[in-house]
Amino acid sequence: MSGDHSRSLGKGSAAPGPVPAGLIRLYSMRFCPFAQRTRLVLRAKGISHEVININLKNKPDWYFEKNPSGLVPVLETSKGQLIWESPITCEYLDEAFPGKKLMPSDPYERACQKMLLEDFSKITPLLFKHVLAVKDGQDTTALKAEIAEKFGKLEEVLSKRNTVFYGGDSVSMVDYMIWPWFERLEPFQLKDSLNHTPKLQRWMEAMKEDPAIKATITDPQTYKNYLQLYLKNSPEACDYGL
Ligand SMILES: N[C@@H](CCC(=O)N[C@@H](CSCC(=O)c1ccc([N+](=O)[O-])cc1)C(=O)NCC(=O)O)C(=O)O
Repeated sequence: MSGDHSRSLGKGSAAPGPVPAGLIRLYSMRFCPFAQRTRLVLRAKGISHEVININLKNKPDWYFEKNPSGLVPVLETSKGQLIWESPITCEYLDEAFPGKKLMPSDPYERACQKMLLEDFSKITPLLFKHVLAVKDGQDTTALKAEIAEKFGKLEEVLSKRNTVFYGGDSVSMVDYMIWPWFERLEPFQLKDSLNHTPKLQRWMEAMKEDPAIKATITDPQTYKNYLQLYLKNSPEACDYGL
């Protein structure tokens, strides 16, 4: 019950016991872009962990004791400490575990990563809005233009830095924080929003070579099928394909 691809726990399931010493536990959902951030950092840093997937359309009552908002991702330590909100889980992992630091050590560079993430957090609701608009058969022309304009700003960041990645010439935290939505552009029917952003396209190609990305990537058709079920509130959505 504790792999990235394990069946989700739903209402009526027994609450898992304490986290074994030497491991950290992630409460996740296989297709969640926010939880993917945490999974990317766990992989990139080679942290020993277990994953418990939660059925977000039929949540177990005990899950609200892990996170009162009922959202994934949540980290649980062997001391029973609970950490939620995806950027906070990722920063916690980067600080608490040895190995490659994903956040830069320079305070200004750290601030830049956080500012970019703050800007990006205004884009994700637009992407979800687009999914819902397509589902409802609405005209998405204006929304698509708004999204393309925001991607244009992200393109400018890469142009100004003149680097392949957002923090320099190797992958760092902010790349992992924004990646899950780019991975989903095809199933979100937004692939053409990158038509005028060659540097973002190059960034995507470079990201696909990263081992943590390779380990967590979902093919577009699987994601599309999941999304159809999720948008119908199907309790089968989170276990699609298992
Ligand atoms: N700030 C938080 C946000 C976390 C969050 O919202 N998680 C979703 C899971 S992701 C839901 C999902 O995969 C999805 C996919 C597509 C669309 N859409 O296209 O419209 C919408 C959602 C959730 O648990 N949700 C559980 C709940 O809402 O009860 C953080 O940074 O940790």
